[in-house]
Amino acid sequence: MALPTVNPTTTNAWKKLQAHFEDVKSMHMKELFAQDADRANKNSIKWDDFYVDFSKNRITDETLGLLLELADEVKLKEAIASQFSGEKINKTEGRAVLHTALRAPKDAQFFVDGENVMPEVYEVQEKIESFTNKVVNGELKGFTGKSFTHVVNIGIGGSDLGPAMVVDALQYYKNQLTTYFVSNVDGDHVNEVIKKLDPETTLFVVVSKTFTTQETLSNANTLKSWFLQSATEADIAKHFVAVSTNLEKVKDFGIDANNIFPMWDWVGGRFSLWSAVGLSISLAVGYKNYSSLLLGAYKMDEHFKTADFDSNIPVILALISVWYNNFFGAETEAIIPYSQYLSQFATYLQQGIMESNGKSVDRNGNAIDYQTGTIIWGEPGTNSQHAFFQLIHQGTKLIPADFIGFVESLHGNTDHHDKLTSNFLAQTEALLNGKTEAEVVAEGTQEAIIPFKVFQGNKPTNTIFVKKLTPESLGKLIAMYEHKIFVQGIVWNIFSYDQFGVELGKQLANKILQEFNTSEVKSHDSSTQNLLKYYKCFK
Ligand SMILES: O=P(O)(O)OC[C@H]1O[C@H](O)[C@H](O)[C@@H](O)[C@@H]1O
Repeated sequence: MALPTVNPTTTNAWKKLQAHFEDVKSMHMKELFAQDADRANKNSIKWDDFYVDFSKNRITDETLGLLLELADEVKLKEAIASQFSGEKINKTEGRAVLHTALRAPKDAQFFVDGENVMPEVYEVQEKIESFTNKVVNGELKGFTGKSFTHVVNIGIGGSDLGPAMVVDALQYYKNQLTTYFVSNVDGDHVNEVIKKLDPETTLFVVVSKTFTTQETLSNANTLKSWFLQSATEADIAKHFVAVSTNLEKVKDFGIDANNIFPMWDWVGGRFSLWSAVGLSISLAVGYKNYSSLLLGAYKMDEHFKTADFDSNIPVILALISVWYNNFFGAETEAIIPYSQYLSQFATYLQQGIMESNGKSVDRNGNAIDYQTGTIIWGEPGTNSQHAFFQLIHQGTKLIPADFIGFVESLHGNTDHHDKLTSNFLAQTEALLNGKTEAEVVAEGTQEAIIPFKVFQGNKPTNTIFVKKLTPESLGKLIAMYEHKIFVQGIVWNIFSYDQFGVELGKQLANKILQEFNTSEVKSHDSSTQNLLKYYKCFK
């Protein structure tokens, strides 16, 4: 069964939500809390080591009921079944979407074109495991017989952001290997990394699903040339491995066939850290931790597949986000992890969410006249409190925010962790309640200053409180957002798994690159034409 193609704005639930919005739009959450002593209990989900409190949102029981009706009317249940069945729901690219197969147990079955992909998935996982073990325990050596000390992941987009974020997030679990990520075609990136490398002890992991990406091939070639200043062509086999679906292109690049970790077209780039794209993660934290990450994601998959929608974390978070995006007109969502380890989390989610749901044509091929993908941004607390929180508290824009925190710290210093957690809790409370004029007056504030010190409050937040940052809980957290993306794509009636919007700039860049080296400058708008000429003047 193909994905349903229901225009959400034509559903009964949508119309009811519009009318309901008019009734509740000016309501203050403070009143909702005052009216219902059980609000926080009712509007939270405790699952495994996750406690998700969504009570600090501008929703009533009726809002939630209508959002759940919307999920039914757009046939979310059927859509979930289609995705997990291996059907080619990425219709515009003719592909199945099965990143969930990559974290499923060995005896699970996922079919693509009638064939169970699990044996292949596990074959690659076993290859990752044995390769990781040999690198980490020093058995595998470089061209001068030394063990590896450094790993460089060369990739961009989905072949960089996921592994880079996870390696950073799981630093606490890292082994002796030092890991670097080179992504930008800006030569400064690769040059700065080269300064820190020793060719004798560095392993290069070239990651590119297509193996045609300009940035990755340029960086890989630069690193290969640098390596060959000290080594021979034959040594490349000892130092370069690749992750790709394009085996021919990898071989053309000069990487030994045994050093290729395959992936499949049914894994989208931004959902690929669970495939061999995660090789750098496995190398950095060891295979055991890497498989715990996968296990966490699998547990979230099971929750998503089986929990009723009213207690289904990704579904609830997705529907609340639709409420703000499509009814309140909120344009952005902030992701605020109270963990320095998650400092790249929002950056990672920017690709996942914005590349997936930044679409304006529906699944019938028609232009859309309602809002789709939200703008994602964020930085860890408490730093962000001292940077952009002013605007969230007192600005004119409505910015729903996810607050992500951990009950236990990894460092064990209670003084620091209590301070961090008190801020984590205080901020959502402040955003909820604000501060009234009466309260400002009661503080003895000088009269002329009073209006400036008032906080309206009524700013929505979700609190995602997780027991501890572990590979497994991180896997759950990432998978939670992956499923949220999917649910929202279904509601908005868009295809979440293609990304044609990134192609135009690439095509034009290739054209301009040719023009730098010829006297012929093809027709551009006058602005681009002038800028191009300006650059050429100094070349
Ligand atoms: O893995 P690659 O084929 O090199 O692709 C890397 C990235 O580039 C593309 O432009 C897409 O926008 C991303 O979705 C993808 O992750």
